[in-house]
Amino acid sequence: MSLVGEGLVGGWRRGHAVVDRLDVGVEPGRVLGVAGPSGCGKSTLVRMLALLHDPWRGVVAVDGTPVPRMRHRAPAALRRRIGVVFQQPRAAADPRLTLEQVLTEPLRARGERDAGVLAARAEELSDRVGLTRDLRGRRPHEVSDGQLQRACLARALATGPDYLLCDEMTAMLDASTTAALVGVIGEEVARGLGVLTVTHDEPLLAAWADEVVRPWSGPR
Ligand SMILES: Nc1ncnc2c1ncn2[C@@H]1O[C@H](COP(=O)(O)OP(=O)(O)OP(=O)(O)O)[C@@H](O)[C@H]1O
Repeated sequence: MSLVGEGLVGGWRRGHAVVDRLDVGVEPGRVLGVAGPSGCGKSTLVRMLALLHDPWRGVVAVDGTPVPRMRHRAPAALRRRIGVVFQQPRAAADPRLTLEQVLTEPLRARGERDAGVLAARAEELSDRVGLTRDLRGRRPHEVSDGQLQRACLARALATGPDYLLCDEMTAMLDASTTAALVGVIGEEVARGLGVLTVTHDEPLLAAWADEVVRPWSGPR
Protein backbone atom coordinates (compact mmCIF):
# COMPACT_ATOMS: atom_id res chain seq x y z
CA MET A 1 0.00 0.00 0.00
CA SER A 2 1.50 3.33 -1.05
CA LEU A 3 1.40 6.14 -3.56
CA VAL A 4 4.56 5.66 -5.56
CA GLY A 5 6.37 7.56 -8.28
CA GLU A 6 9.06 5.55 -9.99
CA GLY A 7 11.65 6.93 -12.36
CA LEU A 8 9.60 10.09 -12.87
CA VAL A 9 10.84 12.42 -15.58
CA GLY A 10 8.96 15.47 -16.78
CA GLY A 11 8.50 19.19 -16.95
CA TRP A 12 6.85 21.90 -18.95
CA ARG A 13 9.22 22.54 -21.84
CA ARG A 14 10.36 19.86 -24.23
CA GLY A 15 13.90 18.78 -23.45
CA HIS A 16 13.99 20.55 -20.09
CA ALA A 17 13.04 18.10 -17.37
CA VAL A 18 12.57 19.65 -13.93
CA VAL A 19 11.73 16.27 -12.43
CA ASP A 20 14.51 13.99 -13.53
CA ARG A 21 14.49 10.31 -12.59
CA LEU A 22 12.85 10.72 -9.21
CA ASP A 23 11.56 7.91 -7.03
CA VAL A 24 9.21 8.77 -4.22
CA GLY A 25 6.88 6.77 -2.00
CA VAL A 26 4.08 8.03 0.25
CA GLU A 27 3.06 5.46 2.82
CA PRO A 28 -0.11 5.18 4.90
CA GLY A 29 0.21 6.68 8.35
CA ARG A 30 3.43 8.53 7.56
CA VAL A 31 4.48 12.06 6.62
CA LEU A 32 7.11 12.39 3.90
CA GLY A 33 8.75 15.80 3.60
CA VAL A 34 10.14 17.01 0.27
CA ALA A 35 12.58 19.91 0.30
CA GLY A 36 14.53 21.72 -2.37
CA PRO A 37 15.42 25.17 -3.63
CA SER A 38 12.86 27.47 -5.18
CA GLY A 39 11.95 26.58 -8.74
CA CYS A 40 13.59 23.13 -8.69
CA GLY A 41 10.39 21.23 -9.51
CA LYS A 42 8.68 20.34 -6.22
CA SER A 43 5.26 21.53 -7.34
CA THR A 44 5.70 19.72 -10.63
CA LEU A 45 6.41 16.52 -8.69
CA VAL A 46 3.30 17.10 -6.57
CA ARG A 47 1.20 17.61 -9.71
CA MET A 48 2.50 14.34 -11.15
CA LEU A 49 1.66 12.44 -7.96
CA ALA A 50 -1.74 14.16 -7.82
CA LEU A 51 -2.41 12.80 -11.32
CA LEU A 52 -2.74 16.34 -12.68
CA HIS A 53 0.36 16.32 -14.87
CA ASP A 54 1.55 13.42 -17.00
CA PRO A 55 5.20 12.45 -16.53
CA TRP A 56 7.16 12.02 -19.76
CA ARG A 57 8.66 8.83 -18.40
CA GLY A 58 8.23 6.72 -15.32
CA VAL A 59 5.06 5.66 -13.58
CA VAL A 60 2.79 6.72 -10.76
CA ALA A 61 1.09 3.81 -8.99
CA VAL A 62 -1.68 3.97 -6.40
CA ASP A 63 -1.54 0.96 -4.08
CA GLY A 64 0.08 -1.09 -6.80
CA THR A 65 -2.20 0.08 -9.63
CA PRO A 66 -0.19 1.94 -12.26
CA VAL A 67 -2.02 5.03 -13.46
CA PRO A 68 -2.58 4.91 -17.20
CA ARG A 69 -1.36 7.83 -19.31
CA MET A 70 -4.09 10.40 -18.97
CA ARG A 71 -4.62 12.32 -22.19
CA HIS A 72 -7.12 14.60 -20.46
CA ARG A 73 -7.79 13.27 -16.96
CA ALA A 74 -6.74 10.35 -14.83
CA PRO A 75 -9.53 7.94 -13.83
CA ALA A 76 -11.76 9.64 -11.25
CA ALA A 77 -11.65 6.64 -8.93
CA LEU A 78 -7.88 7.02 -8.61
CA ARG A 79 -7.91 10.83 -8.43
CA ARG A 80 -10.39 10.73 -5.56
CA ARG A 81 -7.94 8.79 -3.44
CA ILE A 82 -5.43 11.64 -3.52
CA GLY A 83 -6.20 15.00 -1.93
CA VAL A 84 -4.15 18.11 -2.66
CA VAL A 85 -3.76 21.39 -0.79
CA PHE A 86 -1.98 24.17 -2.69
CA GLN A 87 0.05 27.12 -1.50
CA GLN A 88 -2.35 29.88 -2.45
CA PRO A 89 -5.90 29.19 -1.35
CA ARG A 90 -7.19 32.17 -3.32
CA ALA A 91 -5.94 30.70 -6.56
CA ALA A 92 -7.42 27.33 -5.64
CA ALA A 93 -10.95 28.33 -4.63
CA ASP A 94 -13.74 29.58 -6.89
CA PRO A 95 -14.47 33.16 -5.71
CA ARG A 96 -18.17 32.77 -6.52
CA LEU A 97 -18.72 29.95 -4.04
CA THR A 98 -19.30 30.09 -0.30
CA LEU A 99 -16.76 28.20 1.79
CA GLU A 100 -19.41 25.55 2.38
CA GLN A 101 -19.77 25.10 -1.37
CA VAL A 102 -16.00 25.08 -1.77
CA LEU A 103 -15.51 22.28 0.70
CA THR A 104 -18.36 20.16 -0.63
CA GLU A 105 -17.28 20.58 -4.28
CA PRO A 106 -15.70 17.09 -4.52
CA LEU A 107 -18.87 15.50 -3.13
CA ARG A 108 -21.05 17.27 -5.70
CA ALA A 109 -18.55 16.35 -8.42
CA ARG A 110 -18.96 12.73 -7.33
CA GLY A 111 -22.70 13.04 -7.87
CA GLU A 112 -23.97 13.76 -4.36
CA ARG A 113 -27.13 15.88 -4.71
CA ASP A 114 -28.90 15.33 -1.39
CA ALA A 115 -28.87 18.72 0.35
CA GLY A 116 -29.18 17.10 3.77
CA VAL A 117 -26.20 14.82 3.17
CA LEU A 118 -24.11 17.73 1.83
CA ALA A 119 -25.01 19.97 4.78
CA ALA A 120 -24.20 17.26 7.33
CA ARG A 121 -20.90 16.50 5.66
CA ALA A 122 -20.06 20.23 5.44
CA GLU A 123 -20.70 20.62 9.14
CA GLU A 124 -18.59 17.61 10.04
CA LEU A 125 -15.68 18.72 7.83
CA SER A 126 -15.92 22.31 9.07
CA ASP A 127 -15.80 21.19 12.69
CA ARG A 128 -12.73 19.12 11.89
CA VAL A 129 -10.81 22.07 10.41
CA GLY A 130 -12.21 24.71 12.75
CA LEU A 131 -14.56 26.71 10.51
CA THR A 132 -17.57 28.26 12.21
CA ARG A 133 -21.06 28.29 10.68
CA ASP A 134 -20.69 32.03 10.05
CA LEU A 135 -17.45 31.55 8.10
CA ARG A 136 -18.96 28.69 6.08
CA GLY A 137 -21.53 31.06 4.62
CA ARG A 138 -18.96 33.59 3.40
CA ARG A 139 -17.19 33.82 0.06
CA PRO A 140 -13.38 33.72 -0.31
CA HIS A 141 -12.98 37.53 -0.42
CA GLU A 142 -14.76 37.77 2.93
CA VAL A 143 -12.32 35.55 4.85
CA SER A 144 -8.61 35.49 5.67
CA ASP A 145 -6.04 33.33 3.87
CA GLY A 146 -5.91 31.04 6.89
CA GLN A 147 -9.69 30.61 7.00
CA LEU A 148 -9.77 29.91 3.27
CA GLN A 149 -6.93 27.42 3.57
CA ARG A 150 -8.92 25.62 6.28
CA ALA A 151 -11.75 25.26 3.74
CA CYS A 152 -9.28 24.02 1.11
CA LEU A 153 -7.97 21.40 3.54
CA ALA A 154 -11.54 20.34 4.32
CA ARG A 155 -12.19 20.06 0.57
CA ALA A 156 -9.09 17.89 0.16
CA LEU A 157 -10.33 15.59 2.93
CA ALA A 158 -13.98 15.58 1.76
CA THR A 159 -13.88 12.32 -0.16
CA GLY A 160 -11.82 10.55 2.49
CA PRO A 161 -8.62 10.26 0.45
CA ASP A 162 -5.92 7.73 1.30
CA TYR A 163 -3.17 10.20 0.45
CA LEU A 164 -2.79 13.94 0.93
CA LEU A 165 -0.28 16.11 -0.90
CA CYS A 166 0.47 19.48 0.70
CA ASP A 167 2.30 21.89 -1.61
CA GLU A 168 3.61 24.73 0.56
CA MET A 169 0.26 24.56 2.31
CA THR A 170 1.36 26.73 5.23
CA ALA A 171 3.39 29.35 3.32
CA MET A 172 0.67 32.01 3.63
CA LEU A 173 -0.30 31.18 7.21
CA ASP A 174 0.63 32.39 10.68
CA ALA A 175 2.09 30.04 13.26
CA SER A 176 -1.15 29.26 15.05
CA THR A 177 -3.07 28.44 11.85
CA THR A 178 -0.15 26.33 10.68
CA ALA A 179 -0.19 24.42 13.97
CA ALA A 180 -3.96 23.97 13.73
CA LEU A 181 -3.87 22.56 10.19
CA VAL A 182 -0.90 20.33 10.92
CA GLY A 183 -2.83 19.09 13.96
CA VAL A 184 -5.91 18.28 11.84
CA ILE A 185 -3.75 16.38 9.36
CA GLY A 186 -1.97 14.63 12.23
CA GLU A 187 -5.29 13.14 13.36
CA GLU A 188 -5.85 11.80 9.86
CA VAL A 189 -2.31 10.41 9.72
CA ALA A 190 -3.02 8.55 12.96
CA ARG A 191 -6.00 6.97 11.14
CA GLY A 192 -3.78 5.92 8.25
CA LEU A 193 -3.62 8.88 5.85
CA GLY A 194 -0.33 9.02 3.92
CA VAL A 195 1.02 12.57 3.55
CA LEU A 196 3.59 14.22 1.34
CA THR A 197 4.45 17.77 2.30
CA VAL A 198 6.52 20.26 0.34
CA THR A 199 7.76 23.19 2.36
CA HIS A 200 10.63 25.63 2.76
CA ASP A 201 9.91 25.72 6.49
CA GLU A 202 12.74 23.60 7.88
CA PRO A 203 11.59 23.72 11.53
CA LEU A 204 8.15 22.54 10.41
CA LEU A 205 9.69 19.72 8.38
CA ALA A 206 11.82 18.66 11.34
CA ALA A 207 8.82 18.64 13.65
CA TRP A 208 6.28 17.13 11.31
CA ALA A 209 7.86 14.78 8.78
CA ASP A 210 8.81 11.21 9.59
CA GLU A 211 11.34 11.41 6.78
CA VAL A 212 12.67 14.23 4.60
CA VAL A 213 13.99 13.74 1.08
CA ARG A 214 15.95 16.32 -0.90
CA PRO A 215 15.93 14.89 -4.42
CA TRP A 216 17.39 18.00 -6.05
CA SER A 217 20.46 18.30 -3.86
CA GLY A 218 23.75 16.67 -4.70
CA PRO A 219 25.02 15.30 -8.00
CA ARG A 220 22.60 13.39 -10.19
N1 LIG B 1 2.49 25.70 -15.62
C1 LIG B 1 3.76 25.87 -15.94
N2 LIG B 1 4.11 26.19 -17.21
C2 LIG B 1 5.40 26.35 -17.57
N3 LIG B 1 6.43 26.23 -16.73
C3 LIG B 1 6.17 25.91 -15.45
C4 LIG B 1 4.83 25.73 -14.99
N4 LIG B 1 4.87 25.41 -13.68
C5 LIG B 1 6.18 25.43 -13.34
N5 LIG B 1 6.95 25.72 -14.40
C6 LIG B 1 8.43 25.80 -14.39
O1 LIG B 1 8.95 24.56 -13.93
C7 LIG B 1 10.04 24.79 -13.04
C8 LIG B 1 9.74 24.12 -11.70
O2 LIG B 1 8.64 24.78 -11.12
P1 LIG B 1 7.95 24.26 -9.79
O3 LIG B 1 6.80 25.17 -9.51
O4 LIG B 1 7.67 22.80 -9.89
O5 LIG B 1 9.13 24.49 -8.70
P2 LIG B 1 9.07 24.52 -7.11
O6 LIG B 1 10.24 23.75 -6.64
O7 LIG B 1 7.74 24.07 -6.62
O8 LIG B 1 9.26 26.08 -6.81
P3 LIG B 1 8.89 26.96 -5.51
O9 LIG B 1 9.64 26.36 -4.36
O10 LIG B 1 9.37 28.31 -5.88
O11 LIG B 1 7.39 26.87 -5.35
C9 LIG B 1 10.23 26.29 -12.94
O12 LIG B 1 11.29 26.65 -13.81
C10 LIG B 1 8.92 26.85 -13.43
O13 LIG B 1 9.11 28.10 -14.06
